[in-house]
Amino acid sequence: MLKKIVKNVQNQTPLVHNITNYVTVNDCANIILACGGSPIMADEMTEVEEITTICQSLVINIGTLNSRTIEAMITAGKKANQLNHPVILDPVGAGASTLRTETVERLIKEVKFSVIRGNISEIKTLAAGTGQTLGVDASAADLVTDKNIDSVIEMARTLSEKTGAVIAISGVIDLVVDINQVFMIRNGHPLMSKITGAGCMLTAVIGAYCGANPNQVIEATVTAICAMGLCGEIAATKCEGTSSFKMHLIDAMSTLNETILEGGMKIETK
Ligand SMILES: Nc1ncnc2c1ncn2[C@@H]1O[C@H](COP(=O)(O)OP(=O)(O)OP(=O)(O)O)[C@@H](O)[C@H]1O
Ligand SMILES: Cc1ncsc1CCO
Ligand SMILES: [Mg+2]
Repeated sequence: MLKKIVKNVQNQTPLVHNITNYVTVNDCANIILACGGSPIMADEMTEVEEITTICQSLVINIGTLNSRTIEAMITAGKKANQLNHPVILDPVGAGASTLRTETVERLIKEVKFSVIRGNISEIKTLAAGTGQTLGVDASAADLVTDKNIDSVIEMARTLSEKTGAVIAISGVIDLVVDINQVFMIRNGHPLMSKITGAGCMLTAVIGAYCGANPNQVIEATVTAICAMGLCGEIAATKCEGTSSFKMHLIDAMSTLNETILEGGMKIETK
């Protein structure tokens, strides 16, 4: 199953429309290319519907929100829904400001998302308004452990029920939850939280994987998370510090194949 999902990305070169932030935009474009997709970044209101139409998926990332891009996000999201394209939301910093929290609420109301991927503090904010967000990073107080995991799964399931989306929570342990299924992924490396954009890049890869596998959104999300985490593990064995870690992370994604992934993936169901 996983093999076919990776092959579909590499064979189909899905075009991914990104409305994203100006901090990590270049890294997101490069990781989409590295995993076999083709990125296009476009947030101008007068073109977003056309761009969405030629793409296979849409990634909305609220990292550097402004009034102009909010309207573009809503317009592109509705267009993608009409076309049945997967739409993926990265609620960067939800909980850190009223604008972010209210915009995410509006997006969820007006656009049907296939996947919502955030860190635990962001997802807690969406689910219950209680995430103790530290800007764009997860708060230590929210972290998922083997002890609190059952309550986190329950929260994610409720959010999935409310939104109709697959909920992906990243961190030391990654969780992927919908109404019926729970996957736990233990790939990854602590250095991933020492560069900016590991999460944004992960969401971009989910966009490419869902674009090539629109009828297997939960499987595509799990596979993308394993792939990204494994690339982090590989990069950590090669780097000299955080900057070369990012370079090796993109290198690892560009040389990943189904065999390497199958050998390294750490997925559990619950
Ligand atoms: N301590 C860790 N150990 C293992 N993997 C980690 C760790 N921290 C982050 N990761 C991995 O890094 C990726 C990004 O997750 P993270 O939760 O850091 O996203 P984020 O907070 O949204 O990041 P950003 O906002 O900087 O883009 C995921 O693939 C996750 O598994
Ligand atoms: C640091 C930062 N600030 C807004 S978006 C972003 C990238 C990581 O989420
Ligand atoms: Mg993030």
